[in-house]
Amino acid sequence: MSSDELAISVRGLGKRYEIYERPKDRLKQMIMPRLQRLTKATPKAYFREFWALQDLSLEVRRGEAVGILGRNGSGKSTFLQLVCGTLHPTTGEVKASGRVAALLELGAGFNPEFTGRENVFLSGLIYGIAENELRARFEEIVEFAEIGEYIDQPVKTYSSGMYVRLAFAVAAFCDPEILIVDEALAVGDVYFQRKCFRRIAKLRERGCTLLFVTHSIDVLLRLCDRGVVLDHGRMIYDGEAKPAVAAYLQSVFGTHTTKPNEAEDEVSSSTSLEAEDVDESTTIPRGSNDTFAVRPGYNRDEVRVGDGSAQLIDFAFKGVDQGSPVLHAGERFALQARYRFRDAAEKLIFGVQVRTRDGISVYSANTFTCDGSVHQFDAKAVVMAEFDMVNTLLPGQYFLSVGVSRFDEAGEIVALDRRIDAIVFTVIGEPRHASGLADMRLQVEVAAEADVGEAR
Ligand SMILES: Nc1ncnc2c1ncn2[C@@H]1O[C@H](COP(=O)(O)OP(=O)(O)OP(=O)(O)O)[C@@H](O)[C@H]1O
Repeated sequence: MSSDELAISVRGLGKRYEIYERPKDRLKQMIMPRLQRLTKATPKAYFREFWALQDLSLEVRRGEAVGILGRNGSGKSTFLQLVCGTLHPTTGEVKASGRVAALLELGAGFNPEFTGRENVFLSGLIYGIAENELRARFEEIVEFAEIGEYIDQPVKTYSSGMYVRLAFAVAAFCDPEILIVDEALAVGDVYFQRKCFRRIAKLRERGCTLLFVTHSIDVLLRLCDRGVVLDHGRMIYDGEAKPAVAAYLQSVFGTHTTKPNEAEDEVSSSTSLEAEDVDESTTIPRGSNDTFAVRPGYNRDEVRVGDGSAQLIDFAFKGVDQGSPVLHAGERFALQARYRFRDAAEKLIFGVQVRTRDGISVYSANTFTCDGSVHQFDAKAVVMAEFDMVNTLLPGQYFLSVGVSRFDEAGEIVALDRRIDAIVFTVIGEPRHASGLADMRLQVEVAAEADVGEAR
């Protein structure tokens, strides 16, 4: 590739931090090397090295849209900051050719004491826009950001949404040749996000190069033709967007798979809430061990509540044999969950809930809301529930909560074991014909009414 075609070129890039366990170690590190030199003692380091990013090389062509994926702490922001020049590399080099506009994490960029107006001009000048050009674009920027009269207030008084709207508007209306966006857009509301995506699409039509960090697979597939996956500061994938998503999901969930026979164990008793035609090859292996936290799709950040008299010990999506749970929009699927009862219990209800990444409940139901039934099991029973559902979700990432509760004497619901947001799954589906959460299967008929014009 000729250098003219290249927007960004990165060679052997690395960023190392020195981590001090205690503040006094930092002080020792400043003083001791001198002392050690004087006394000819063997030098000693009082920190441990941490590589936030290591040995990264890649080239980005002009007009290309590259999405950066990776779990938390994998080095995504460090990489973007190195490309923008707000961080200095420990090793390697970055060459970016063209006007770079960057929308990094919230808080970076604007001076909080200055008004919105002052910050727009300041940022515009930093981006290299001529003063008269900036004045001409000012109204457009403010209108896009929907800031109104707040434009003359200090930005420290802005909500995070207002801040991001203005920062994006400045970056996008300064005709960047390279636009770098770090997760920031996730702060804005959905309406504004869509406006931003339309603006980004326009910039791309003009040949703007895009470097984009996101946790949203959906957004990545929509905006980017290429995906780079980072894991523990190293690049583990660079290529087409779809396989990049698979590599990312593998890096997030794939390390937790166990062989089915690892969970094999003598079963005290097993009662299936839905006993009919269970396909052994695609169901969770029999057993009474707690293997929940080693299943693909398990979310370590789950919240768990309950009185401990029963435990949710395993789960699987029936028939879904990928490393990480990927479900197809519009299709039926079944979640199997296994419970182990410490104590005998009655008036039991088994439930599931689906929530978005923002915590919005999309669906919540249980055996009682389904058909009014309650269950009863003996102490030491091992029970399997199969939740069969139609996936009417639109593509995206969702959290599943699963649990078992009971009605007490007063008719109140008491949680035995409720694992909130314990499972992460991805919904895929094409073509993308709608946006939002649920597929409401829109059908539209539009027809002209001949006499409307005459009646006016
Ligand atoms: N100034 C610093 N000193 C020490 N460690 C740092 C510093 N800045 C970042 N790190 C560490 O470097 C690693 C990579 O951080 P980075 O912010 O690039 O990750 P990320 O992939 O953007 O994460 P997230 O998705 O959570 O934003 C993390 O482990 C972070 O704690």
